[in-house]
Amino acid sequence: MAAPSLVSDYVALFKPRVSAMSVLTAGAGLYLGDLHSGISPFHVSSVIAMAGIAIVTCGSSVLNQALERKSDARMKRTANRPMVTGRIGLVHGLLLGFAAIFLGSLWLAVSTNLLTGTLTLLTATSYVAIYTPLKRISSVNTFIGAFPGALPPLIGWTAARGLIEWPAVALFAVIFVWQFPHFMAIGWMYREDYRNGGIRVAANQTPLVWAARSTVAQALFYAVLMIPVSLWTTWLGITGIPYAVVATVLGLGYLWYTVRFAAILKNPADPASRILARNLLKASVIYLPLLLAAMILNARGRLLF
Ligand code: HEM
Ligand SMILES: CC(C)=CCC/C(C)=C/CC/C(C)=C/COP(=O)(O)OP(=O)(O)O
Repeated sequence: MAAPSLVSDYVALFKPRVSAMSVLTAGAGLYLGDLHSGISPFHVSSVIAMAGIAIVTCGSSVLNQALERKSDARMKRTANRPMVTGRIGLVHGLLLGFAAIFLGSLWLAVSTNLLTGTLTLLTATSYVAIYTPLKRISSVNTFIGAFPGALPPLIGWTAARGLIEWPAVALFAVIFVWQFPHFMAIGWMYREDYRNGGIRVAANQTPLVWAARSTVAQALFYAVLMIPVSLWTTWLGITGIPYAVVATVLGLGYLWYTVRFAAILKNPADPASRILARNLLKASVIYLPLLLAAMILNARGRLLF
């Protein structure tokens, strides 16, 4: 039937898991920002801002897939995407993506504030126009992609407060740092796929030993950094001591999975190394919502319903 398949194709174009997690991080920024202002986060303006951020995030994913349909076709993980198979045409995708980014940013600029609309547009632009083409040029793309990846919580904060402040920078830093063990695991799992697609990642450099060392070094460096960075919000007075305790325990857990992942160095060619990477990926997507939940549950500020 045409209707359900169009719906499922749209869902695939929006990269629902990544987008949902990004919008969740924006929600955390909004919530903490509102509490910092001493107002209730449960307000219609929060819903308006979240909707705008979600629309632009989904639009960015569509344009990313429009630009990558040739490389996506060469990778098993992405070969069935709607713009690769032709179920969604290029013009259709481009119109959908541009419309979502433009209208979502405009919506935010008008109904939230100009800063939030502008930052969201810049985030989408850097993801689509800088990160996406860079994937075929240099493995530095991961570092560059971490900027749009980490901006949603800062955008959530500006939606609530109207300006960039240190807690917003701390939230940005949390997501920025979190992404490296997350992606080093993914890069390792799909390193052959990425090679076939012509995408440069630390894990598909040559020789393989060097690729493994570079991947593990980055994952470990950022997993260690994750612990102090996650405590920054407490140091700024946005979250309390119970949060700091939980964040430390969660951070040690994330580091534990990263250390286990480092065992790929023993025999990088062993197909079993993928399991260690898969476990680290799972740890990353469990760690982050738990950390954000702890922040929200132990946020400092007046909660007025
Ligand atoms: C440099 C930055 C990032 C890169 C290159 C990246 C890449 C990827 C890729 C390729 C996948 C698909 C893995 C698979 O299909 O098995 C994925 C999954 C995912 N990513 Fe990321 N990501 C990045 C940042 C982020 C950010 C900022 C978030 C949200 C805060 C996020 C959330 C997720 C989630 C929730 C999944 C789904 C995991 C699952 O299916 O178990 N990622 N990421
Ligand atoms: C507010 C706003 C516009 C936020 C944008 C947030 C966003 C979409 C972040 C994505 C982070 C990122 C670099 C993901 C990797 O995608 P990829 O393209 O490398 O993944 P793929 O290999 O599955 O295509």
